[in-house]
Amino acid sequence: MTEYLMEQDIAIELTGVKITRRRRKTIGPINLRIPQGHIVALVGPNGSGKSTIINMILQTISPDEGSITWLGEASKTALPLEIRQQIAYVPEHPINEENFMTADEAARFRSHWYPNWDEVRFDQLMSRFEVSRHERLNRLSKGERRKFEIAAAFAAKPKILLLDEPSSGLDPFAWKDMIEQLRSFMKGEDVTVVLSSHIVEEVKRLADYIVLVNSGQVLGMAEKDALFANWKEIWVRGELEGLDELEADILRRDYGPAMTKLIVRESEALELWQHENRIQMVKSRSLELDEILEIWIQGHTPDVLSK
Ligand SMILES: Nc1ncnc2c1ncn2[C@@H]1O[C@H](COP(=O)(O)OP(=O)(O)OP(=O)(O)O)[C@@H](O)[C@H]1O
Repeated sequence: MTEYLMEQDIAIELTGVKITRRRRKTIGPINLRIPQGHIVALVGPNGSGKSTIINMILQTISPDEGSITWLGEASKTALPLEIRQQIAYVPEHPINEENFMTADEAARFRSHWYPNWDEVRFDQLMSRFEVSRHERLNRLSKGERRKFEIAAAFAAKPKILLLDEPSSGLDPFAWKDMIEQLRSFMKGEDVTVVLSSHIVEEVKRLADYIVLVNSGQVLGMAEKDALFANWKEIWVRGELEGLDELEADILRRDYGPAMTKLIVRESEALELWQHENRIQMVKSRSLELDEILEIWIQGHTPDVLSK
């Protein structure tokens, strides 16, 4: 069942956004409506276009075609300053311009830029993450630099938070802490988070919506719980009469000597088939996110996309 998002609930909208470069992959045309106040995870293979989408939202890469609307404001040219000041960004690779600043100096610099800068929050997070504030940023370890970027992004109190592979370089403890911090940060603020990630567990724990990006295209966005409920794997015993009538809902079938394993789309027809043919279901399980994404990339579109 399609979920229709209301116009006023859209934080960022990309319409027909496309970028074409010689000898590089074409990204788009992309149509995507990112709902306000939620965490939206961009997932997909390497080089599929996740970072490019984030950079186009930030306008560090300008699309050749299409338009972007942020918090209801559209601009044909540059990102309006008052909107840019509402966006915080944790890049995949740290920005070199700040390399020779200490964390404190970089924070002071950013505090001039962001009108809602929260110094107390910055202090608390830097202490919690145990990152030196007096060391030059290029002398910090990869994980420490990441922690600084996350602390500074949260301290900016943005309306839109863009996180490009936020856990890259974090140890498992820091990763867990980052997830907790992001969750508690979301509670008090009206913030929309767009993150790209390859970490299945991170997407599972954090995302409200999942956007699948593949080969420069957005294949769709689905509410996470609805996506997980869309397909399942079942093991059945019996004659399997009438199975062919369910063809459209069966993604895979593996016949074994005693049982058949099916990957099926949840549907009333499936329940009816089981009931009418007295099919004995031996076990069933939800699919893991990586299995769902694999099926989706193969062309089996979930019927729970958001529009
Ligand atoms: N500024 C740019 N202009 C045009 N194409 C670009 C630009 N930057 C990257 N690309 C191309 O876009 C494609 C997608 O790259 P991108 O970094 O967005 O992928 P990704 O999904 O974030 O990958 P990964 O998961 O490996 O980080 C690549 O083929 C790359 O060459």
